[in-house]
Amino acid sequence: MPNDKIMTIPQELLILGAAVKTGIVEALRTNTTYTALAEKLNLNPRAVWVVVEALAALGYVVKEGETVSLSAQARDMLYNQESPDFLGFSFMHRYNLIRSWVHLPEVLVNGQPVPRDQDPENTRYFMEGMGRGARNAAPAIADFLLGKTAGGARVLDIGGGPLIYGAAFAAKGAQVTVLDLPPVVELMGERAEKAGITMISGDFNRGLPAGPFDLAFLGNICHIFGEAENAELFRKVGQALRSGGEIAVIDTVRGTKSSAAVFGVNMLVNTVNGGTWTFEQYNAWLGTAGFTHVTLDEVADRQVIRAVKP
Ligand SMILES: C[S@@+](CC[C@H](N)C(=O)[O-])C[C@H]1O[C@@H](n2cnc3c(N)ncnc32)[C@H](O)[C@@H]1O
Repeated sequence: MPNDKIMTIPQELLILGAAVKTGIVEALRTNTTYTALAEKLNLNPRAVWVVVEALAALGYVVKEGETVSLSAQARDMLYNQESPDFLGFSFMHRYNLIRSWVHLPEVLVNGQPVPRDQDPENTRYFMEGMGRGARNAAPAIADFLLGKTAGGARVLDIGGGPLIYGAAFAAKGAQVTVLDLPPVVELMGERAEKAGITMISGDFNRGLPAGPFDLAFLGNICHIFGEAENAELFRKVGQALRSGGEIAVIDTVRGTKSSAAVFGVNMLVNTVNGGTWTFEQYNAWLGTAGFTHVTLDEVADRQVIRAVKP
């Protein structure tokens, strides 16, 4: 519906995001000055002054004469994991999304995703962003999929790098194996070990751990690729499950809510052939892979498709 929201610019996110990207936020962890910041980071002095003044007005920076540094609230929000106000850098995933979305006109012409910004920090931002999104829903999803008696269930979490769902399964007594891409495993491996989760580095389009598993969990991965890849992934999942085992997919199902069509645009600008898929498409892939008893439920505001390997 047309409304005034389209007039809103997320100014705070854009200012803070740019300050993170250019190193200003990190440099402000210790006392510094506008001039020293511009010199150290090779930035334009006028631009640094304007942006740091805005950060101060927004409460991220404190000033004492010429000296500037991060405020106590900003330190808690960004760096202090013990603080109830801790957010980490999960907002940087949103910031990166905006940077791709503004290229939608070009994508409409060439049909290609926006080239990725190769900043190595982006893996961390993506994990933190995904983790934040999953935190509230994960325990309810784990309850729903594993019931009250998960003790020892062998769960394969495909693309489970942020470890939030994996940790919720493990908390119910499951033996969890997470498969994700090498940079993600490098970043999250130590945390997985501490949580008693086995983390395997690999590409789910090439192969899955042998199993057999009782449950294969596909959290928000089917929107990354196209129909052929998903059909093939479901076939591989079928091979990795024991007879009677379950596949569970969390994704936004096209045709059931308007947000699925809008999220399709996110996948258009960020992937080669990803998108949001209809329940009929999931049903077809599952059927071809030999699954039966396909269901669609809504749990903790997430759509969950489940099916059984006979
Ligand atoms: C959108 S995130 C979803 C994370 C988590 N499952 C959740 O639901 O919150 C997609 C995850 O899949 C991983 N991934 C993407 N392509 C992959 C591939 N080809 N093989 C293995 N993991 C992949 C990403 O690194 C990321 O951790």
